[in-house]
Amino acid sequence: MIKAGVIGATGYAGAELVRILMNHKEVEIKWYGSRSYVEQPYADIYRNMFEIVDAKCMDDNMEELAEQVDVIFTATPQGFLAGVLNESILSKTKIVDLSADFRIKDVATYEKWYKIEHKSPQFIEEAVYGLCEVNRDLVKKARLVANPGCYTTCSILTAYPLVKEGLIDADTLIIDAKSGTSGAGRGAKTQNLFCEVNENMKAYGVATHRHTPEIEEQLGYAAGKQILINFTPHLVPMNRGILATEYATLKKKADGSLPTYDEVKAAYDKYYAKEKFVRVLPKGVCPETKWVEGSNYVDVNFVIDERTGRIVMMGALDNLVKGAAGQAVQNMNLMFGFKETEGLEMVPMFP
Ligand SMILES: NC(=O)C1=CN([C@@H]2O[C@H](COP(=O)(O)OP(=O)(O)OC[C@H]3O[C@@H](n4cnc5c(N)ncnc54)[C@H](OP(=O)(O)O)[C@@H]3O)[C@@H](O)[C@H]2O)C=CC1
Ligand SMILES: CC(=O)N[C@@H](CCC(=O)OP(=O)(O)O)C(=O)O
Repeated sequence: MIKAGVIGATGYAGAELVRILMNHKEVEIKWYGSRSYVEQPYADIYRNMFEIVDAKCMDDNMEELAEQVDVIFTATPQGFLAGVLNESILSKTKIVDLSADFRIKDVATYEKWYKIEHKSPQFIEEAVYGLCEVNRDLVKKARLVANPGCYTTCSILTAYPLVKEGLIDADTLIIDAKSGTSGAGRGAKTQNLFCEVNENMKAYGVATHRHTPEIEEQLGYAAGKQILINFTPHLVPMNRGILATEYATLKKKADGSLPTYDEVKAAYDKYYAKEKFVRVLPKGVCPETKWVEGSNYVDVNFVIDERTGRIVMMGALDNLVKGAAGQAVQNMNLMFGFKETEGLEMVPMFP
């Protein structure tokens, strides 16, 4: 049994972590970190935890926490972990960071897109990008894992096999993604009020969203070269869920023909057939957020458009599970040598 601390346990991603870890056989939560609710019973903030969690919220003192636990999850805003991390903390405990602080390898790129100064660039190189299906072996050895976010996990996993196998021209990739409102966190923001979101749909961060360079970097590694993509997120009136629809030009074969369905399917199967949490759907079935809700699954599929020579790839996941807390636990399982699926075998809920 290991001990875990969750900093940001009062946020949406942190609360989902608590919920998942409650059912993990190898983990005991020792610290429910908060900024605004210190000394208040955790179950007063999240009443689903009434008579389940007796603990009170604690502060966000990483130095003290590092002395007491084997792993710290930081489900905190961008800049928090980078602002407090030091070698002393990392020598005592492992960290899974749900923010973007250590996801992007180039500091200048991080600072440009996030518009904040990076306070701990010395740890960027060491941090492992925790996309388990791609970086599993590196995660196993890591002290610091940068847990990918919801849009990026969905966008990258949906296109990864085709980029890696060179079946598409990665520079033609256009990602159109939709997110439920929990993706924006629990903090009060006018644009996320019920009347602003309900019965509404809107694009935001068009051509400027901070996930663009993260997707470019990771798919660039798969392509073996730098790539440029378009990424447009949308806010939709749902609690949870991400749906990414991705378009790219298929590379023609030597005889001028397009790759066939079977050839593209074989590429997906090559990377995902043995992956528990990535489900390649049967031909003609489009991923839906409802069929993955509450679970750590990502559903993916594709359709070849013979007329335009493009392929339409689709992916769906639950932003709080595979897009955040579930993937964070999957990473922790790898880091500690637990069964990778421990605590994560939740069946998607419906309706
Ligand atoms: N929501 C999602 O779907 C996903 C979120 N993420 C990432 O996870 C992280 C948390 O997101 P989310 O849960 O949505 O956000 P929330 O706004 O819901 O929660 C933020 C949490 O961080 C705490 N916090 C806020 N400011 C500070 C601070 N200055 N110092 C210490 N703690 C602070 C809050 O404490 P308190 O409430 O007590 O003030 C709260 O517990 C972010 O980095 C986000 O990008 C990643 C993937 C998906
Ligand atoms: C709906 C919504 O507002 N979503 C957030 C993404 C939250 C998130 O997951 O951020 P990270 O992946 O970087 O951790 C946004 O667009 O900023």
